Amino acid sequence: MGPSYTMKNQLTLMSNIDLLSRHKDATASAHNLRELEMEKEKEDETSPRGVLEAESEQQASESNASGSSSSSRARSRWGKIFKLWKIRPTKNHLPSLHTLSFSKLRWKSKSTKEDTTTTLHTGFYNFRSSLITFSLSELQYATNNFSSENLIGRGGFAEVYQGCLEEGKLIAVKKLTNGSLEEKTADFLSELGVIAHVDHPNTAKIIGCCVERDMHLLVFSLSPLGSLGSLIHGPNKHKLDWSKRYKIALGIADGLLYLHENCHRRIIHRDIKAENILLTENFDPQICDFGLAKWLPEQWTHCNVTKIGGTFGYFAPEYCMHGIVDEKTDIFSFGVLLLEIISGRPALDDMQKSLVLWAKPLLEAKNIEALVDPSLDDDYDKDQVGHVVFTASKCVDQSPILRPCMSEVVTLLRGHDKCDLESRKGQRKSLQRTYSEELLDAQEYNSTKYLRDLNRHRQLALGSCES
Ligand SMILES: Nc1ncnc2c1ncn2[C@@H]1O[C@H](COP(=O)(O)OP(=O)(O)OP(=O)(O)O)[C@@H](O)[C@H]1O
Repeated sequence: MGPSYTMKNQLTLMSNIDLLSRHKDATASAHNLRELEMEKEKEDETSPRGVLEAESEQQASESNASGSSSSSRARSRWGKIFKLWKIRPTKNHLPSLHTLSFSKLRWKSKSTKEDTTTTLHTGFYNFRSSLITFSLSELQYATNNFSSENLIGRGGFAEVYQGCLEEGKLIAVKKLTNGSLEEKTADFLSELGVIAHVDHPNTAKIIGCCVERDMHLLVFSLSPLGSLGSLIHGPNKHKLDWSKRYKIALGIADGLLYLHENCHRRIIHRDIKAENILLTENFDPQICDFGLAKWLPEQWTHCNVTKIGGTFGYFAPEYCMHGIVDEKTDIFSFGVLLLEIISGRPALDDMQKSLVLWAKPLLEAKNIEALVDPSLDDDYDKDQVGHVVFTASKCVDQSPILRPCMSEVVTLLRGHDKCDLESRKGQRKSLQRTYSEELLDAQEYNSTKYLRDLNRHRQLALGSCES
């Protein structure tokens, strides 16, 4: 098993508190939770899945116009994927795909109860035409038939295998393992629908995919060092000196800034954590695992989800409490990740104690020495650590309104704009977009309530593991 393999705290189980309480008799198994989620997905129109069909249509029309033969193989393979997908009995389970498939999308704002129609021009998507569709046999050959020696990672939904293509390129093949065929198809399309449109040095590089028989495979460039989580909490922790940690923090911030503010559309990742940060051989971080990512229409302040997906220890209070999703929920998770980078402690320790709750009093007391990972042996740049500590303390503010946005985070991490942010603090409430009253509640959301909700979610998920 490779260095990145870890199941500890991999509680990326979908818990659906509202639905479960309405289905009290249901066994809270992971499967049931996933089914309930699928049920709700019928109502959820923010899923990015349909973009793939839109793209398929776009590629077809481009193909007609250009008559180019060079990419026709790839296009026909895309066609095959959707043909394959369409003949499966999944229609009933994925109505949102049909809603999303065409050039017009109807976005229903749950916060304002207003309908807004957004036209999606087919040219809008900057889809990567270079995406390769592999045959199953190619990937079986590359991964030694998905042998256990090639297994380098396992999450809640997938196993990841190291492989080598014929031309010598090292790859990581993510094989979706969790759920029924319909669920795997849905997860596959969801992740592919986002990642195929993301292109930044600090996001994982997808090379291609494969759908054959009941296999759903996503193919990425291999990150030779595995995940930040496996490194910082594993035996090779000593490789992460302070300068590398600082570089990693800056890189993740750049990647998240891109997703939130500079990508074609606002992307909320929803599962920012150390295990979802891959490292290149130069310790450049790359955000991966877009399985839970959401696209947020420009005109929305936020969206509400009834299913809480993500990882314990990284949840923002308003997400836990009200299912509110926006950039600030990612920023809270990023703050937890910064605390992890500074302290070397996991987001939830063996006693299930939250890193945020451990760090809060130290942040308030500005006790930097107590926060810093003892394994760094005082060998760190005090100014840089100070910037990261300050940024982390802002990111994990209980109130989303008081958390900085990613462009502010990026400058704060470099030690700029600190005073600016402090002086604007008083004004922020009036300048900030107005949230519904749930967020006002969130401001009163204290550590005790946070802990209680966290425990509630954990119990449900653990219950589901055991059943
Ligand atoms: N390109 C890659 N190179 C090296 N290792 C990888 C790569 N992609 C994924 N991994 C490893 O596999 C693990 C699981 O991958 P991933 O997070 O995509 O799976 P998942 O089932 O979607 O996880 P989660 O439970 O967080 O949703 C990662 O934490 C990482 O250690």
